[in-house]
Amino acid sequence: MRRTALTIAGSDSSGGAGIQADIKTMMANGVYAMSAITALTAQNTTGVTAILNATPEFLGQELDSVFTDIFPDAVKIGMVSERELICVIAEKLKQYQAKNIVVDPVMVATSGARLISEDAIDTLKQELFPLAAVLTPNIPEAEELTGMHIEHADDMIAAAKKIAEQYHCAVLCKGGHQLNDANDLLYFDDHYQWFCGKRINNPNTHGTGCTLSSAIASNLAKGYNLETSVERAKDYISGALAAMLDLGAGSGPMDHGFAIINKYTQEEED
Ligand SMILES: Nc1ncnc2c1ncn2[C@@H]1O[C@H](COP(=O)(O)OP(=O)(O)O)[C@@H](O)[C@H]1O
Ligand SMILES: Cc1ncc(COP(=O)(O)O)c(N)n1
Repeated sequence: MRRTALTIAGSDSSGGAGIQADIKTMMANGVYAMSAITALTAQNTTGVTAILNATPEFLGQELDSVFTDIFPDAVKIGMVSERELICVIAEKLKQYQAKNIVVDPVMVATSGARLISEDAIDTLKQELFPLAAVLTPNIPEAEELTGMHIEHADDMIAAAKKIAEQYHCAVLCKGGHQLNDANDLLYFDDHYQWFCGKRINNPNTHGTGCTLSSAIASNLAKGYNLETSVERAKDYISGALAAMLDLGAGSGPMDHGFAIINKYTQEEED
């Protein structure tokens, strides 16, 4: 039977991050994708110009509609910028006993725009982190969550350990473009494991965080364990970056469809 995944995140009008990146990633990873939209953003590769949040009531209805019909095998949570929205998500995930929850603590877009209000960060920590199977902070997010300064690989281990112990969940601290090449650190069950990627010289990294967390959720939905899901997600994102799509004036999107070349796409490729 086809496995299913739900993304709870913001819409990116330019299609490279947020809900759009999540759905493309889930489809490319072979799972049926569903969405509950927390906010509309007017954005492109150069920045975010406007944000319109869903009301908590509407978000609750989106979640009810999904969970009472097609139960997701995994859930990915991305941009949620207000406390009331975070509370509704936590309430519904508990009510429906959602499983395989991946929380990407989205705070600032690659382009620099702030995507969560300051006062919502505490709610995120209190309400959503304890429900997560895995959290996927990048370095600035891990710094914000721990108050630590992360400069070296050892600091990534210490920060991930601190977050994991505090919220009783696994933590994937992403080295990404900021530090330690493309090497990500997974801290879980009192030990850690490095996932080393080959750094791809591509400036177009809009939506990398969204894409990685959705690929992890897709693989959890398919029944892989956490380590294998991270391994497969790294492999997918490396392929999407290596396809060297180059769109837009700023840091552009990746080629989420690189792996699904088929009879409908082949003819148009040249
Ligand atoms: N240039 C790159 N080459 C290969 N992998 C990369 C590159 N940049 C980011 N990644 C990988 O993409 C994933 C997302 O990381 P990151 O870009 O740090 O997320 P975010 O968008 O949250 O900042 C991680 O697995 C990271 O290692
Ligand atoms: C709606 C939305 N959600 C998340 C991001 C973060 O994107 P990135 O992965 O590039 O940091 C974004 N730019 N827009």
